[in-house]
Formats: sequence, C-alpha cells, structure tokens
Amino acid sequence: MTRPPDEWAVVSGSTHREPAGSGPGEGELGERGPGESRLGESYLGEGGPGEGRPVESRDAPRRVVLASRNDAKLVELRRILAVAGLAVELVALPDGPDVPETGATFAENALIKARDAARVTGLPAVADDSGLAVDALGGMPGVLSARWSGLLPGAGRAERDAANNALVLAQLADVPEERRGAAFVCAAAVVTPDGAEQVVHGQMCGRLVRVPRGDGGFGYDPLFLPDGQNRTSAELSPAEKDAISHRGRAFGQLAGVLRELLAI
Ligand SMILES: O=c1nc[nH]c2c1ncn2[C@H]1C[C@H](O)[C@@H](COP(=O)(O)OP(=O)(O)OP(=O)(O)O)O1
Ligand SMILES: [Mg+2]
Repeated sequence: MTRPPDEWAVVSGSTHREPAGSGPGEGELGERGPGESRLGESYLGEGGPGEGRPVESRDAPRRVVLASRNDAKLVELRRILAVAGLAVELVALPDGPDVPETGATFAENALIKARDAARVTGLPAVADDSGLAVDALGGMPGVLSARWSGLLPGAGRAERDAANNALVLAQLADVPEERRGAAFVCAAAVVTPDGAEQVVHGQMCGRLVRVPRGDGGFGYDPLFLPDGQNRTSAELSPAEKDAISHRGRAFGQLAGVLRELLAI
C-alpha cells in the first residue's frame, strides 16, 4: 500500500520556535533583493517586518498571508477557515518570484512556501502543499503532482491540469478497478514572523475513474471518486468537498493551531 500513513488524518506536526536569524538566509529560498523584501509593506500598519504584530484595530480579523499562487486554493481556504469560525483575513501573496518547491515531502514544501511568505510580508503565513498519491504509481505523482505532465508554469493552469489528468489516465489505462486506489494529501503549514512553525496533514482516500467527470474544484478533481461517494470531487458542491477533503481536514486542524499561535 502506497498511501500516506493513517496518522496524517490527525495533527502530526510539532510547534517549535527557532531563534531569530536561524531560519533560511536571504536568497536561499528565492532570489528577492533587499528592496523586494518590503513587498509586504502594504499589508502592514506602522510596524514593519520584524516588529511583531502588524498594527490593526483591536477587533479587526488578523491578517494571514496564503503562500500560494493557486486562486482555487485561496477560494477553498477562505471558505474552510470561515466555516471553522477563525477571525482571520486570508490575503493573497503579493507578486514576486515563485519559491522553488524543492522538498521531498508535502510538509517540507509547505514549510518552504510559508517561510518565504512570512519573510517577504512580515505576516503570519499559511501554505498548502498537496497532491495526488496513486497506489498503482507507487504513490506518485505525490509532490510532483502540479508538474506531472512536464508542462511548466508558463502554460495556463487549466492547460496543465488537463495535461496532468490525461497523463495519469493514460498511465492507468490497463489498471483494473481493484487497483485504482488513490489519496489526495495536503500538508498545511503555518509560520509566524517570529519563527514559530507547525505542519498538520489531511487526506482523502478514494479511487480514480476512467473518464473525467464534473467541472467543480480544480486539478485532479474530475478523476477522483472519494470513498463512499458516487460523484467525483469535481461533482461535489464546494461545501461537500470541504467536509471530506484533504484540505478541509488539514486546515480544520490548522485553524486550532492558528488560534493558539496567534492568540485569537
Ligand atoms: O483538492 C484538490 N483537487 C484536485 N487536485 C488537487 C487538489 N489539491 C491538490 N491538487 C493537485 C493540483 C496540483 O496539481 C497539485 C498541487 O500542487 P501544489 O504545489 O500544492 O499547488 P499549486 O502549485 O497549484 O499552487 P501553490 O504551490 O502556489 O500553492 O495537486
Ligand atoms: Mg506549487
């Protein structure tokens, strides 16, 4: 069985704080110059990065940056955190170079993205690294899910999703029903500007259909039949998907972590 371990359904991260300056050095996680590191100024009040909590009115929701360039994730995560009743405003990442996802695991990549966003904006940052682990492919595409077809980010997101889906379907063409198991996996990371970090995981098990169905969601959703469902995750309503999805589970837990770390 190539699925991720069961404990990923529950909190599997640990919080630790690193002394200031012990994190990745400037440039290590991206090639921003000193001027560009102030990109986040518009997100802040009078305080700047390194000066602690941005100045906000006492009752305003805390601003948290989502370290993602995937608008579909931003939409899902705003929904999930709102349902969790968390008083945060999830803001999009300012324009800038993408940090390379060089990690061997979803957790490593989520931390890479969140650390970079916290450094650039001076805000607490959350990141989602997620993907599809297919049993018949030995757990791949896994962390390579976004670039499985080889199409690079220059191609549009819809085009990349379609090419990834076509490739996985072709690879599984001869794989019989009983070996079409797969799981969506999500690592959700939070990194605060003062260096606190935590990662939690969520997963959704299911199997892959032979013909894509549905136009909701994104990515591999039209191929994925969650366990216990007769509709693909692209055919579920947004609320139905959130209730069972890897992202819904991971960020449902991360909401509790955020409450503690941000004291909200
Ligand atoms: O709920 C999902 N439904 C369908 N497909 C999904 C889902 N969740 C992740 N996926 C797929 C899409 C992409 O091929 C890869 C994520 O890759 P991943 O690097 O985490 O995201 P991304 O590059 O789209 O955006 P970003 O890194 O800027 O957050 O897994
Ligand atoms: Mg990515």
